[in-house]
Amino acid sequence: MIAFPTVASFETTLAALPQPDAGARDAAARRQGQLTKPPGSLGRLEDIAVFMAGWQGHERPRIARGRVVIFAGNHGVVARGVSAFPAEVTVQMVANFHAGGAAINALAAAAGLDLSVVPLDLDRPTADFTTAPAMSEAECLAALSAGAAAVGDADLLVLGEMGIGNTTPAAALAAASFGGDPADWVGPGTGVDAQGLSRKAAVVAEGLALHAEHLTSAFEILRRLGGREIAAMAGAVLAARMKGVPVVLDGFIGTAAIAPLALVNPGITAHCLAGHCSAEPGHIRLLQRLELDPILSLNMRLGEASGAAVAVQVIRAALAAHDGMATFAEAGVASA
Ligand SMILES: Cc1cc2ncn([C@H]3O[C@H](COP(=O)(O)O)[C@@H](O)[C@H]3O)c2cc1C
Ligand SMILES: O=C(O)c1cccnc1
Repeated sequence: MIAFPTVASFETTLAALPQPDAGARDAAARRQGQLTKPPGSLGRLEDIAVFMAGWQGHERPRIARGRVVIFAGNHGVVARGVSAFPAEVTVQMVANFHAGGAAINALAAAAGLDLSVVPLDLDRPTADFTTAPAMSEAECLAALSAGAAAVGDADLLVLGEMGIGNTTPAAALAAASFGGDPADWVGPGTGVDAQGLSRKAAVVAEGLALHAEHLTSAFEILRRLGGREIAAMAGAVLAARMKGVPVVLDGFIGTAAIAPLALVNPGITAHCLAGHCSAEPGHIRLLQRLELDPILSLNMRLGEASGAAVAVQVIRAALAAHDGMATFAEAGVASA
């Protein structure tokens, strides 16, 4: 099982990322060229099928064990009035996920995905990052390892989060990784008003100022400004890469989780698909910085892996065409 017992183990893993199976990828690309359609006519669906082939290591990739994992964490910075909702909603939503009543329950079922929920010390919020590092080294490593452990035997991993207040640490991670004005990275999240929005920008600026000297490594950025569910998503993305499991990222928070990793090794996004572009204004900016092209843009702004789960239906369509279509030779259709 992949785990991150030390900071060095995290950094070594991030520095030497495995690459896709070029043989399977090239075979899938050749197959696309032989199917009964003008070359390229299935557009992005063709790219998605070839991407999946490379990472799964099969000319005809499939989704037999697609899994949504939702990591949940609580944030000390909520005390600064950065969310429209109270912190207790995090644990209440975890109960709702278990009971089957959340949006992701319905959307995961519609996409044929299993769902698991990993609550991370919900009764111990991270420290308010405007006064101290959000997590100790040990706490951040434990969260990274919890993320890695959740990958299991999935053949497609869909990452989600639940954590009231977490659009604020996500904005801080984006600003620490890519620079720019905090005001460009914060957004309404669950629906804060204009005052709340300027409070969020000020809180992010305070956090960046407090930790400025230490924001020099992916681990320190995650540890000081992130949160447990955010570090867990980063650990899951890394572990999925080690196992050759393709990942579907969800919204602003899930994308922000890998921003510090991309700063150190931009190749981290190679096994990731951006499921959608959320309505949170910083998300499009993050996707552009990471050179990720979202599959969908549906004006969703929920999190929980909801947009990523909808995108899995497009990925399934891509694989169905790739696997099910006849070649020109099989169908007796004249090729160009
Ligand atoms: C009922 C409810 C369900 C949610 N599911 C995801 N989020 C989303 O909203 C939170 C982030 O927004 P902010 O930073 O403004 O708190 C995260 O929990 C995210 O997953 C939810 C929020 C609520 C209220
Ligand atoms: O983009 C997201 O995932 C998002 C946006 C707002 C609130 N929660 C999540």
